[in-house]
Amino acid sequence: MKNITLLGGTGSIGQQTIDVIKEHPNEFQLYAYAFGSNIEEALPVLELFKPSYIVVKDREIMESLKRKINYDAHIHYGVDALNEIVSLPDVDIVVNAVLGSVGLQPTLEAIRAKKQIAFANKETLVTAGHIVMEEAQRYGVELLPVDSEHAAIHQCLKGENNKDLKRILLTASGGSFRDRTRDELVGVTKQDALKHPNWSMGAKITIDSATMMNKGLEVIEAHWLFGVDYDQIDVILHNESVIHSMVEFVDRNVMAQLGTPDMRIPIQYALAYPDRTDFNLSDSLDLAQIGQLNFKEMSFERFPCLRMAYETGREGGSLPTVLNAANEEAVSLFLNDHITFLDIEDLIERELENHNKIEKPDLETILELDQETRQRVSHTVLKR
Ligand SMILES: NC(=O)C1=CN([C@@H]2O[C@H](COP(=O)(O)OP(=O)(O)OC[C@H]3O[C@@H](n4cnc5c(N)ncnc54)[C@H](OP(=O)(O)O)[C@@H]3O)[C@@H](O)[C@H]2O)C=CC1
Ligand SMILES: CC(=O)[C@@H](O)[C@H](O)COP(=O)(O)O
Ligand SMILES: [Mn+2]
Repeated sequence: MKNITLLGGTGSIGQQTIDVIKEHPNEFQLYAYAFGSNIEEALPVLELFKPSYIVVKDREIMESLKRKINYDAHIHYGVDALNEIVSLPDVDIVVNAVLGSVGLQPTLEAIRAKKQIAFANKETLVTAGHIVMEEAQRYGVELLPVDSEHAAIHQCLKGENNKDLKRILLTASGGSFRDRTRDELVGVTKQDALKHPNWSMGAKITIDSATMMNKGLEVIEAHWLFGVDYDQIDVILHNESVIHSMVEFVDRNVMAQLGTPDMRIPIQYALAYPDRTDFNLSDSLDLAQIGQLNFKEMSFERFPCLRMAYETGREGGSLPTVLNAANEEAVSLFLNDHITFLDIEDLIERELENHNKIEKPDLETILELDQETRQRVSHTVLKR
């Protein structure tokens, strides 16, 4: 029986993690549970599993939850409390499914406590990859990818020698607007942007997928997780999201990992690792029914967010922190109807252009820069 701390329990990945835990009551137990503010979503889970520790975003939510909960639990709020529940002695696995760079400090704490980490929270690696990977190496902890592409690569690389890897091929669905030209993006609505062709996900990542920033973040995530140069990471458009990613070796053998687009599969892979366990939540992949798989070359002109991510990843230093923070803020402004879809990329580009790179930012610098960038982006928009 493995005790799990779940960060981001009320979100898309969080809820699907709960599905996997429910399906394997003799293997996994929910020990600690963190979420932001969605008490309605959290309550049935809390009543069912009665986790001993609960963490929420702020004091107000904590007080409100305390009035509604019907069993004894330690209930706290804020980042310090997240740091505590990832490092409790009885915890075996930490699932980091929180949204955004708020996941950075708990990731570092989970590493220092040498926990098994099922890692979905890509913004953390984008904003501070050098710090996270340095700590992971120091403590001998592997981040087990939940992101479908990285879970695919992780499986393709199993038992292989890293020196034999030629390149990684990340697949991209193209997102909600994949059949539109750039001119046709003028005036697109939030409702349309939120219609991902293949995956049901949280709002922020669905918008990232439509701008192609999601793939940009994933390029940087792959760079850090697998220790590969940016020149060794390619992105290819693949309509069906059935091939989750591929790797090519120096001898031109290519390995691909396939599966139905169901995030519970990579979540369970990371929870059960290094074992595998039965999965009965969805049907087997039926290639005959799918019929054909389609591929197309990626275009940096059509998707400038991907170009910006490669550029900032290559330049490194503090630029990825700015890229991530500007993107998080811009997407939030778009989701709250303050800006248009195309404003997202303009705001990010502007922040990157105006930033004076800091070579190897420490944690404190990153946390400050993250806040400053968010404030500048929202100020730029809200004052106009
Ligand atoms: N959804 C997917 O299929 C995939 C997601 N990912 C990555 O996984 C991560 C989560 O994505 P997703 O599940 O879609 O996101 P959601 O928006 O659906 O969920 C985010 C979760 O984080 C919680 N949260 C937000 N802020 C805080 C905070 N300050 N303190 C504690 N909890 C907080 C939210 O709580 P609440 O809602 O209660 O406020 C919610 O539980 C992202 O990094 C994303 O890129 C990667 C691959 C696929
Ligand atoms: C499910 C998952 O891992 C997402 O990151 C997904 O990859 C989004 O799809 P695209 O970014 O390819 O549109
Ligand atoms: Mn992904």
